Amino acid sequence: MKAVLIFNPAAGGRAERRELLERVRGALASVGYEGEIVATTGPGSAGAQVAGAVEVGARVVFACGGDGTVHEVMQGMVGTDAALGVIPFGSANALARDLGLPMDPVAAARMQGGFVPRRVPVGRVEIGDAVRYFAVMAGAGPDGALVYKMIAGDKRRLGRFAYYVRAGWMFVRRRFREFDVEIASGGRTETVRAVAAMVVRVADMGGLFRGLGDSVQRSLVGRMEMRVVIVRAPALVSLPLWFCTGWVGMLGWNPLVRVVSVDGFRCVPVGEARLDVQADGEWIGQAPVRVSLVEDGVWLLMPAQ
Ligand SMILES: Nc1ncnc2c1ncn2[C@@H]1O[C@H](COP(=O)(O)OP(=O)(O)OP(=O)(O)O)[C@@H](O)[C@H]1O
Repeated sequence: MKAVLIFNPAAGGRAERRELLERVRGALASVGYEGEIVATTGPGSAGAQVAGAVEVGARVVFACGGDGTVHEVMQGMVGTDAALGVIPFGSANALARDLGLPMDPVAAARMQGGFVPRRVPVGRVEIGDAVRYFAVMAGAGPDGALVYKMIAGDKRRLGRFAYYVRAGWMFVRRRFREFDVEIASGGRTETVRAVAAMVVRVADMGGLFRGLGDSVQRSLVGRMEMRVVIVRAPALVSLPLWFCTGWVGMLGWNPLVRVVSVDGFRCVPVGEARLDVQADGEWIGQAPVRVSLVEDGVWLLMPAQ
């Protein structure tokens, strides 16, 4: 089957990555995918490159990177009948973990032989007229600000550790502003004031951030279900408490955190305050933002069971 392996040439370890990509291509060929390796040409280029490859006959697109690469690839795949495969080359790889893939890219490529395409819902974020889709997470507040402040060079050198350092630094330096979250659920609407609102679709974000999802800690990838974690003020108490109670699986016990099943929600800044938005760890703009779920999102290569 005709496939494309897309990767970010600006991501770390360039020479080794090329060599590893060739081995991944070999492993994919051994399980039936004849792949061409394609480098992204710049930030945000993957969506259009992928859409072009699908138009000329690629049936499967393997995103060879982390969640940010999956995110960019997915932008060109929603609504097409080509399938998205994930080969973990990033530092977090939350979606790859959720799919039960090993973190060794060659082993992950071999495992694709036992995977089948399933049409799964994806998240949708709208800022003004701009629409972005997400697979793993989206949020407004400190997560958006963290991603906005991340410096590419730090990320390349320090990987995940850079996020922890930035998050700690941001926490001591920043005054977190409150904003309104307008929740729509089962035909009812409600507005709550919050310092963070975040949707997580995987069971485990991995590393120190593993508790940021909801208390159920199960994967929603493949399910037409969306849960938003809403964190109330005061941020200096509620944000560390969110982190800690999430870590020990007791988010439900945290009085400053609410986890709500929603059809969709909107985050609206109060007054002139800046409110950053992220999707899959990519900064995508400033609120007001609307988040919802698209039922027929993408065909995703998933375990057959
Ligand atoms: N050719 C390119 N040149 C420069 N930047 C690029 C290129 N292709 C993609 N990018 C940008 O790189 C970022 C993704 O970086 P990277 O590949 O390190 O993330 P990732 O896939 O999420 O992996 P990790 O889990 O390590 O963060 C995106 O913001 C994207 O726009």
